[in-house]
Amino acid sequence: MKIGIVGLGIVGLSTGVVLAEQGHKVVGIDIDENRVQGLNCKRSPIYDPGLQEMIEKNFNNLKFTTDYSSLSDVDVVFITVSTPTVNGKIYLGYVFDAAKKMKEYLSDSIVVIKSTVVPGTARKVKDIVGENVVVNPEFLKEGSAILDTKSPDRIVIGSENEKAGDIVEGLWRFTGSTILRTSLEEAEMIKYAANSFLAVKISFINEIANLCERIGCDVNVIANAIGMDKRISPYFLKAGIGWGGSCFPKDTLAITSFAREVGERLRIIEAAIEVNEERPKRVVNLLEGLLGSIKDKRVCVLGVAFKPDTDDTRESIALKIIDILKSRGAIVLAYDPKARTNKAEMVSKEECIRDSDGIIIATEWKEFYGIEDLLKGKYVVDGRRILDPSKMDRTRFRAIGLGE
Ligand SMILES: NC(=O)c1ccc[n+]([C@@H]2O[C@H](COP(=O)([O-])OP(=O)(O)OC[C@H]3O[C@@H](n4cnc5c(N)ncnc54)[C@H](O)[C@@H]3O)[C@@H](O)[C@H]2O)c1
Ligand SMILES: O=c1ccn([C@@H]2O[C@H](COP(=O)(O)OP(=O)(O)O[C@H]3O[C@H](CO)[C@@H](O)[C@H](O)[C@H]3O)[C@@H](O)[C@H]2O)c(=O)[nH]1
Repeated sequence: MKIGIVGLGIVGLSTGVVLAEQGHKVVGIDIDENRVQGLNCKRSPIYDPGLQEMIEKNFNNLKFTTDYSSLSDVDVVFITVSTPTVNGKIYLGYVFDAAKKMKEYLSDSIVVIKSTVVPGTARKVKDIVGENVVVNPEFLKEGSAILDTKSPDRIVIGSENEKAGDIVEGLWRFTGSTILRTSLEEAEMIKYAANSFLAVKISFINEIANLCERIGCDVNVIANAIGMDKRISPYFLKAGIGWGGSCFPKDTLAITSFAREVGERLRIIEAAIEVNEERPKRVVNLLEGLLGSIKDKRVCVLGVAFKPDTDDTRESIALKIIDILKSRGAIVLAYDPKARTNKAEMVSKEECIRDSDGIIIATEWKEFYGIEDLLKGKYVVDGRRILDPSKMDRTRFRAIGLGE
């Protein structure tokens, strides 16, 4: 089949390269000329494991352009543009813009909304492009985008036009994953319910971690035990500095404000957001508990990406920690194997540790495991619970959810 992808972020690229590997001819469109130029030189604009290799391997089936007229003979076009939250509400301008721009080139093509959109959006897209609209939300995680695209836990296809839904189902059958057919609104809602539930789960364990710090318990012991109950499951129960990234923060805000607009409050999700907003301050307070005032002290932040195996810093809690450290007068150094920020002086891992009084581990990159020896003599806050407390000087060490 001939496939169009509009919006070449991690979602568009992962969808594109995986379908190209299945033998489809894929044309990717973005409004960002630099991105398109780089991709035409086989350069991935994003770091995620295996993405660069997939672009190179399937290049014969891939074409990248800024020109919407390349969609004139596609069978299926995926909308994978950004859907940011602006002033607490979803901004759908990119989705509608893409729909309007593609409209004149589509013949009988199916338009698949893969971007995360609030319920009712597909119906508005239908008003622009016609009846053949399908909602196929994406559940990939950054850091394992290609693997997740090839083998998702489930696939959701929301459609009113059964034939269009069948064609999209056919595209994903190779994954062997369970395919669920739903209405347009249910497909839109499933995505928000999934992300919100995961965010709530993390905020829940983070609050338990707060209590553990007061009463001398280790939250990891608690999480391990409750996670053995199949009804709870061990996943997304890792206490830490809070949830960041390009999805949980914006999607929880989008769905809570959408709910208010239609006359409902999602109080549990609102509470999870509130708990999450307190996390970075708590982490800095732990460091001040060790160092006293951090004014004019040098602090090293290890990890600025919102999670390991990505160079993405969108809504990274590490950056919020850096802002708070600076607002309290600290001089901030940072190191990350892949991600960059101009909020702090980026230095090598060794310099970052050597030249600082206090250290905060903000991202659980593999290379930060087992560095206890390197941290000797420093004041350390482990925001990700990757260090072995028994190897640390307990007068100079604090960790999330680890009671003294
Ligand atoms: N990042 C994730 O892990 C993830 C996972 C699942 C779902 N999602 C959802 O998928 C969507 C895309 O996310 P992303 O992180 O890949 O986005 P992104 O912001 O990284 O990339 C989107 C791309 O779309 C381009 N774009 C914007 N308007 C355009 C237009 N009118 N025409 C063509 N290109 C346009 C931008 O230039 C950009 O390159 C969002 O709705 C997001 O919520 C993201
Ligand atoms: O036990 C955990 C798990 C995650 N996190 C944090 O939660 C955030 C999000 O992590 P993760 O979900 O692994 O990454 P994302 O790439 O943001 O993926 C989420 O957001 C995507 C975009 O919607 C969805 O497609 C995915 O299913 C959903 O997991 C990160 O800051 C993590 O550090 C924790 O603190 N504790």
